[in-house]
Amino acid sequence: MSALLEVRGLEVDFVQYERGLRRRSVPALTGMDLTASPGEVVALVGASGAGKSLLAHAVLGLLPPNAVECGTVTYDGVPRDPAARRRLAGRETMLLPQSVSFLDPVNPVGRQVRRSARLAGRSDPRRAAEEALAQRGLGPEVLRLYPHELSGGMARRVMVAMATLRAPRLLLADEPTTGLPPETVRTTLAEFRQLADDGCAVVVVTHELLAVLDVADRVVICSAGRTVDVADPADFTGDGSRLGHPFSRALWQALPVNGLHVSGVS
Ligand SMILES: Nc1ncnc2c1ncn2[C@@H]1O[C@H](COP(=O)(O)OP(=O)(O)OP(=O)(O)O)[C@@H](O)[C@H]1O
Ligand code: NI
Repeated sequence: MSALLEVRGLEVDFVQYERGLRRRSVPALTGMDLTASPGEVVALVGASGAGKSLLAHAVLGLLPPNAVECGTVTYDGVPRDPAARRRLAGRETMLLPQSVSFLDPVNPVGRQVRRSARLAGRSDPRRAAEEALAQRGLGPEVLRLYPHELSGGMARRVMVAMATLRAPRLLLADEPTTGLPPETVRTTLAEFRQLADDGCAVVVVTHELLAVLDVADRVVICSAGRTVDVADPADFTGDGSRLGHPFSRALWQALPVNGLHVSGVS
């Protein structure tokens, strides 16, 4: 199947002003490639600060105004500039953000989940909201709480519920399982697998390399602002010698199950 999303050589610089209004450009992404097709779960992994969240925001046209990008982002066969990507965001394409601060602090959870249900076209948003939370082990009392009254894991589950009320064509889930217990990590990832099986293109940014291998079709590895490798999940095995790039091997060997050899992974 042809790719729904194709990112080629994406570079992002941030323009910053120093004292005396001297302008300088700070490179953040220096060459990111990412492809996702309908029916696929693509895992995007790399060390902290590698540029995973920036890539996800860039794809949806959500970078701050001082960001300058070059490279190409093709969606549905058409190259799209950031403004065109922004117009698709929340409609055909969706971001499940990394930070739980994306929840509106002054509105109770219920109002926010019901709003997502309405946008998703659910005929009974109240019921859809209750069901979406119940599916993630959250009772109806959670609907009355404000975001600051939730634990990190509860907030994460509320955000997953909101993002999956409607099946987008492209979902970028940025660290969707942070703070969740292992069983919930597995069920959440299985939910993304199901979305993909139903025809969505899913990109999951994660540090849970081991868990995501069970659901991913491909693993894109990035380091210091660039894509360095694209691996088959089956290649993450044994001593990692089937992995083509030293950074991919280091990432694999750094897992606790592999004895935590942390050299090369910062
Ligand atoms: N608005 C911004 N202005 C300047 N630099 C930024 C901005 N946002 C991100 N960066 C820089 O871009 C780099 C990549 O950040 P990003 O958040 O994409 O990393 P990440 O791979 O998602 O890390 P993590 O796994 O910790 O979430 C970092 O060096 C960060 O400091
Ligand atoms: Ni991030």
